[in-house]
Order: sequence, then C-alpha cells, then structure tokens
Amino acid sequence: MVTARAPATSANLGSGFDTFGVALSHPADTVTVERAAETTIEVSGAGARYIPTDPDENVVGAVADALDAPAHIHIDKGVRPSSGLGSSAASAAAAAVALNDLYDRGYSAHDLVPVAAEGEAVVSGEAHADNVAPSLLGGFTVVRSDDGATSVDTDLPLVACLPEVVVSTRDARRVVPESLTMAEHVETVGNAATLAAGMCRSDPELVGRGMDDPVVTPARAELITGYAGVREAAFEAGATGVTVSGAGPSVLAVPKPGRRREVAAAMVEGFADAGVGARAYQTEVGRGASVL
Ligand SMILES: Nc1ncnc2c1ncn2[C@@H]1O[C@H](COP(=O)(O)OP(=O)(O)O)[C@@H](O)[C@H]1O
Ligand SMILES: N[C@@H](CCOP(=O)(O)O)C(=O)O
Repeated sequence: MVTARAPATSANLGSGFDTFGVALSHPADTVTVERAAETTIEVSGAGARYIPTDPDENVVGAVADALDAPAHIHIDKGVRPSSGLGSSAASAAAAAVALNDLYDRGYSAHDLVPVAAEGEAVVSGEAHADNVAPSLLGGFTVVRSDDGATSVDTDLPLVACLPEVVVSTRDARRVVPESLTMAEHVETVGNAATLAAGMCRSDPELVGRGMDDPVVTPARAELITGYAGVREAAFEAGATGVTVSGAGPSVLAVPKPGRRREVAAAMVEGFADAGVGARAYQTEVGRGASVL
C-alpha cells in the first residue's frame, strides 16, 4: 500500500492563461493505492458525493490506465471539486506519484506531468497541464504545449478564497474570448513577463502587478457573484494583485508582507456582502506531490 499527497494549485494567475500555475502549501488531496486486478475507486472528504467512482469518469482511472497500474484507489479530498483550485489535478497528481511508487515505474515528477494530464482530459476534454504541473513539481510553473513544464521555487504568501458556488472548468472555458487585439496582446505579454520576474525574485509587488489580464479574467469574473467587491476589498486590505483562480469560482490574492490575515478576512466579507458564503485559505506557494 502506498499513500501520496498532492497540493491544490492555482492556474493562470491572470496574465498566464493556460500557461502559469502555482502549488499551494494547503489544501491537498491524499490518495492511497493497493495493487488489484482491476481499478476500483473510493472517495471521501470535501465534495466526495459529487465525484464519480467509475474509473472511466474519475481522473485517477485515466492515470492508472496510462501507467498500466491497476489498483484499488482511495481518494481523500482536501480540495473541493469545481473550486478553481485544481481539485481534479490534485487527485491525478497524487495518484500518479502513488502508482509510480507502487509499481516501481521509476518515472520522475517531470515524466509524470503528461501522465497526470491524461486525467484532466477526462473532466475538461483537454489534457491541459497547468494544474498538474505545479501539483507535481511544486513552486511556480510554466507549461508549453511542446516541451513540458519549467518550475521555479519561490517564497510567496497567498490567499485563496473559495465561495460556496460551483463553476465547472468546462463551462468557464466556453466564455473565453476567441481573439484579442494587438494592444491586449502587448499588455498581456508585459504583465506575464513582470509576473515571472517577480516569481524568480519572490517579490509580491511585481507578482501582483503582473497578474492583470485584460482578456480572459473579465469574461470569467461575470460567472462569479460578488467578484468585483471581493477584488476591491482585497486591494483595500493590502493585496498587490487579485485574480480569478483557475477557471473560478475561487479568487486568488497576493498579500503584501504581513497583510495575509487582513486580506483573507476582507475577501470573505466581500463575498458575504454579495450574499455568498466563503472560506479563505491563508496559504503560500508550496511543494509538489510526495509519497507519505
Ligand atoms: N478525483 C477527482 N477529484 C475531483 N474532481 C473529479 C475527480 N474525478 C473527476 N472529477 C470531476 O471533475 C470535475 C471537477 O474538476 P474541475 O472543474 O477541473 O475542478 P477544479 O476547478 O477544482 O479543478 C467535477 O465534475 C468532478 O466530478
Ligand atoms: N487553464 C485552465 C485552468 C483550470 O483550472 P481549474 O482549477 O479551474 O480546473 C482554465 O483556465 O480553464
């Protein structure tokens, strides 16, 4: 029997749509695997009743297939599904690490990125890796379709505020604009480069400034009740940048040093003002998946 833990993640970070991601130090999923003739799945924890146990519909089933590693798989969800915090990716990453160890496959964390991404194809229709890469590698990650993932360790406090509403990644991809103007392209590249430089320097001011995105985030913010008020409240409480986490509904903020608690409280209150319950994770950029 092998148990692995894989962290929640926040993809996009505004300017890095389908490219950037960070691992959060918490919450996380825990997956336990035991050799079996056929894959079977059991789920407990946050939102477990909404998660299919059929291996054809659960991300971990696709991971077991990709590694040719049938197992009885128990998933303990710490990351609520449809949260914008890489819930399905956390299960896929933890299963990939656990099954790699159980069957002595010898793959590196980098090798496991496309394997875990196969799981993502089950839920979103595409094998996108911007959540599984940070969940496996930790830190700040950049994925490109043609050459895998690059990761950078960084020291950065974060607040991820999860409202009691559901936005599925599949639905949120439908509102992404199909084109952008040259001015929007120039602004986005400038912001993304600023953010990446900020990550390399563990500089919350630069990272926050680089999170602005004129294209995808405004369209997705419409799907999140209370987003504008939450964003404003977070800035007033000391955030350097605020954006939609992944496809939403979570909202991610980078607090100035010493302001994390205040930013978290302001975001929860911002959602409350819009009549939406929410919880805020006071977290930071963390490590990737590991066997426990
Ligand atoms: N192991 C899993 N963990 C979480 N969600 C899963 C899992 N397997 C399949 N799903 C399905 O994936 C969807 C949630 O994935 P997604 O929208 O990507 O969430 P998130 O925004 O948190 O990444 C739900 O429909 C859920 O039923
Ligand atoms: N790049 C994807 C990321 C989805 O992240 P999730 O945590 O909401 O699954 C997108 O923006 O669609």
